Amino acid sequence: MSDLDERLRRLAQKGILRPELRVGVVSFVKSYVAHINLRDAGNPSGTHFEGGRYGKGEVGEFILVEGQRSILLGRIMEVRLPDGERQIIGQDYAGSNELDAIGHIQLLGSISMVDFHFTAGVDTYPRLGDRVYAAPHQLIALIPYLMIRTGDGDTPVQLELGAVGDANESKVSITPEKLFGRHCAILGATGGGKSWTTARIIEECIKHKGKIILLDATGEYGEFSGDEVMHCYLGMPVYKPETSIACSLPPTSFQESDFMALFLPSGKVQGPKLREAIRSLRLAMLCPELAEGGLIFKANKSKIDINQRLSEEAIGERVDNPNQGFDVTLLARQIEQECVYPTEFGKNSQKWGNYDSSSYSYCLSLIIRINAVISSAAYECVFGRSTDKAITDAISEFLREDQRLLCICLSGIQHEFNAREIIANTIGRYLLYLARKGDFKANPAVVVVDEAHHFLGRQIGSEDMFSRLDAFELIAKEGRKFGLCICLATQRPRDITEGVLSQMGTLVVHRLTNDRDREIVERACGEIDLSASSFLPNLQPGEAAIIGIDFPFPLAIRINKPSYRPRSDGPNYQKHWKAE
Ligand SMILES: Nc1ncnc2c1ncn2[C@@H]1O[C@H](COP(=O)(O)OP(=O)(O)OP(=O)(O)O)[C@@H](O)[C@H]1O
Repeated sequence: MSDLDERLRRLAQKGILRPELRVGVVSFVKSYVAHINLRDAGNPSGTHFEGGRYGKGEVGEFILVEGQRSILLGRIMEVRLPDGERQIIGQDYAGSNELDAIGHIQLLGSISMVDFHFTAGVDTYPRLGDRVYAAPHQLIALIPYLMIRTGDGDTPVQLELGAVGDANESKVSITPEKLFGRHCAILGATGGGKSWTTARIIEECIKHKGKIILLDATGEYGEFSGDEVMHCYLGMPVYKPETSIACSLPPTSFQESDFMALFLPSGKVQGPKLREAIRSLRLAMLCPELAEGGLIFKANKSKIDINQRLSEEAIGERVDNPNQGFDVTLLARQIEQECVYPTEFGKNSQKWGNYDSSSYSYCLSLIIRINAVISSAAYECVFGRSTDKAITDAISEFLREDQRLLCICLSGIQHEFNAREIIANTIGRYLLYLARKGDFKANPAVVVVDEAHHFLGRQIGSEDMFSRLDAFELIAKEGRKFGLCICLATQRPRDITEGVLSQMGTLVVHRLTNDRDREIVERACGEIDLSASSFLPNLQPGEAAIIGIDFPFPLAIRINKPSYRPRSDGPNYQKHWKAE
């Protein structure tokens, strides 16, 4: 018998409607709300029962209504006195069990009286006078399991994330299908506990032999260690684990749109010249006999041989293929060669004309930028003459081997020229390519993107020429059917497009204080959870509400501390600023 079945058996033995937890009776019923006359709301405090605290009439508390055919689960959303009796509570009020308090409850789902199977929605409505009890924490903790339990003895893989209350028996476990099946977002204001939660989730996945690829934007997750963990880094991180492998990103992983985002051509001349130069360099690579030193010289040269090779299907198609590689280090010099008149004016249309100095002067700023980008420290791991392992090879090796966590540290990549965003997007696109190829079908993986607001929904460039960094959005849209799911962690949900957030089946929401962030979360969750968002500003660090299509109600839990703590602590002023 699994641990969960054993907990359920013990709970069934005691019963879930406990006389000690009675809170009142139903006095009003409407389609999805009911009112209860609360027995103990006037008492000065709640009670402790079997290791857990119960408010017995407090906002946020889960309750059970003993219905006719099943037991209904609800949540107290409001507690108040009828207007005429408000005055009873004065400055010297010391509590009274005579108080006629009314609790408004939102009905969330039904629990079968036979096997405790939980279904979202109400099967039969309560009647006036039905008795109402506080729901035992042990029961609330088991709700995700009660929704999927088949009763055939099979123990599903469950990730133990945290607990509902303090009692040992209120541990909450969630299947990977529910958590990642339709992607997952970990949200919360800074200091809310996102990094710790991410670490806890990763730890649980490793325990159950899941495959996780973590894009670590800030180098927080270096503490993960062991045989199942592979660390690698790009750039020059300040801190890196000893075993971490230096990697490079081959420029062949870049597509034409990446080069547009990198070099930001502007105006009406630079974009076409850049495209033409890229085509020429591809041709030079495919047909080296047409090139000199890797360059295609055009000024006053014949077009015949070049046009002939381009008319060959195999060459023409590859020259226009955005994934076709070329020698990017020659790009600035090739642009110079593109600055020619299109024909030998008035004479021969089969030859290019002379150098066009005005085009060249329009392209000068582009050429300067290309040289600056290619020689910049930020792109050292891409364009530098490095012998480091290609990150694409590291990913493929990780997928082949038995390792469970690939942590790719991006913190060493500088921010200039949007390097971090463009490089992360290229890695995302490579993962999507592997997914479309079917590499994750029998080996489902989750890509965890920390500080996701840097990488999603970004658009780089000017109005005439821009490039969207959309690899992770595409994974969110189509990765699921290929076995690749995404788990985002961000403190700025408002910076992630609504389209992407609405793709997230499960949200793990920590304290959210910003109104706009909360609105975004409300919109992404659907109507049933609107009322729940009012609880979000009050969550403590390490507490999170799990909201989503597979969860009938936002389950607020205290996330367990991970064994490998992220390096996310703020400065210790007390230690370092103490006067001598
Ligand atoms: N599950 C938890 N149990 C106990 N304490 C926690 C838990 N999660 C977070 N904390 C506390 O909250 C602090 C901040 O957590 P964390 O670094 O995960 O926040 P964050 O949301 O990632 O912040 P930031 O966005 O600034 O990186 C931790 O240092 C820890 O003290």
